[in-house]
Amino acid sequence: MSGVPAARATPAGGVAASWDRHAKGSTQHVRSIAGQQPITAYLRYRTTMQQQMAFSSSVRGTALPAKPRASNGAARARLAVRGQSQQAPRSVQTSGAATAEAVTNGIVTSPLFRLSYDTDNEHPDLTRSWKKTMKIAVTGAAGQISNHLLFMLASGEVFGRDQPVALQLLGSERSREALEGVAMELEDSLYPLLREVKLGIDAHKVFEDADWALLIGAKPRGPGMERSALLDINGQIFQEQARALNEVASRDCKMLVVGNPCNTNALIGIHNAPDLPARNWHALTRLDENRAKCQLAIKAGKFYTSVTNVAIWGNHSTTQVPDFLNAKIGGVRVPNVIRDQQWLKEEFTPKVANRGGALIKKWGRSSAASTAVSIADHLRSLYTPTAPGDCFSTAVYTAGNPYGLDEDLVFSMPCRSNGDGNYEVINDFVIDDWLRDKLQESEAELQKERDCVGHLIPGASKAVCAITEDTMLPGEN
Ligand SMILES: NC(=O)C1=CN([C@@H]2O[C@H](COP(=O)(O)OP(=O)(O)OC[C@H]3O[C@@H](n4cnc5c(N)ncnc54)[C@H](OP(=O)(O)O)[C@@H]3O)[C@@H](O)[C@H]2O)C=CC1
Ligand SMILES: O=C([O-])CC(=O)C(=O)O
Repeated sequence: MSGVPAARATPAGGVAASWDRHAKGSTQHVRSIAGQQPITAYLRYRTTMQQQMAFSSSVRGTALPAKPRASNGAARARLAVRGQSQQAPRSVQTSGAATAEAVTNGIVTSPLFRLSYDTDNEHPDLTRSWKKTMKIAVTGAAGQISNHLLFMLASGEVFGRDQPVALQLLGSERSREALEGVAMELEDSLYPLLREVKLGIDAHKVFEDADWALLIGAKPRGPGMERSALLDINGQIFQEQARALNEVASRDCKMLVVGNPCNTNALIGIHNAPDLPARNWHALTRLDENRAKCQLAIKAGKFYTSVTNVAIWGNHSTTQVPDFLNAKIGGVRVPNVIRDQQWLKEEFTPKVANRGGALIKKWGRSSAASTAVSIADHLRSLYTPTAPGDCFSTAVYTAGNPYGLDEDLVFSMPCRSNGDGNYEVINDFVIDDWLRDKLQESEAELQKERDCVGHLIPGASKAVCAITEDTMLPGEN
């Protein structure tokens, strides 16, 4: 691991300096409002939108039509912050970029939105206990999942009420307008902990100094598409983004891959970011864990909080293995509570593995709110000491794994954390013959996926794609 600190000091009086490098010719503070009165639990103030408008006008010639986006995440997360200490009025400094910074090799770089709160100087009582600002890069920021997640991140409910955050949002030509809309909603949500928002379409700019990269943006598979085609298309996205992270992110940046196929995308990331620790890469399987807990709780007639130690093993696909053998309900192993092996093996297991598909059939699109919640759960698990006898699931690099798995995969395993943002793989889970066979199936699937993306992994042999079965995503059965 390298020596660059995970979070850098936010200069007192705002964070303008860090953005001025990008917003050439547009660094004036266009408005500063102080002394507004708080109304009930909220701060009430007004701020300008002109910096956001500049975003689209600067690139109007190339912008594609905005994508529609969902909009129910903001309100829910906003409620969560009401209990927070927001009594002090604050100053707001905004600075908008009037023009696109550069067009290089056909890529328009547009860092343009900046919102910085001058609370450090004016309200030291509010900010004294705050930690250093955490820089969080999010891709697919104008998509469904992000629409829920960003507001949770800004509210403090994920990283804590003493953890200010800067959001660095990556969009594309497709999503320029939508991303501006996201930024407007963030601004309108009055989150004291949200210190800065940056929008851009160049990963090298957006990922700069990031402490976390939440890699959500990826193409979903469409009708008639071959699995190998999706691996290739999305694999290329993750190859490029990993290279950018390798160059500009914090040297201890942690990455969570959500975009599917997330395990193999994370593997591509690991191999294309050689200067970042491989163990810092995660692929999201927490949604599967939450789904498994829900089903076990329903079957046992218990509240979900009594369901613990639930591991998801393997790929975020229909070969995943929700582990009922080691799971507990009320501290008792599940097979001793739910005495129905047939249900556990033939109903519970496929139900969890196919939950995404069942939801798509009902809702017409893939899980978004519950995915955002599971991302929040994933992150919280890394910053909270894991209770003795419990675990959380995350797909991580298998080098040195205690279960004899292929050492060059991203495979979901039971983990624990001491709350410092890192994790260790728990090494004493019981593996019986049934579970071992299931693990091997998922391992074999991931090996085939790896073979398909050989061309995206430096030093690997040429891609040979032998995937024939259609088992990739829980949303696509
Ligand atoms: N691991 C898990 O548990 C789960 C994973 N997922 C996965 O998360 C990803 C995002 O889901 P969701 O937010 O619902 O999706 P959306 O379609 O709402 O948003 C996806 C975003 O990905 C970006 N993107 C990047 N490249 C492409 C491309 N080639 N084609 C289309 N979009 C692209 C787009 O943003 P822009 O134009 O700004 O680049 C788009 O807004 C998907 O891959 C989905 O399968 C979903 C649920 C659970
Ligand atoms: O299948 C999808 O596209 C969405 C997904 O990963 C899930 O819901 O688990």
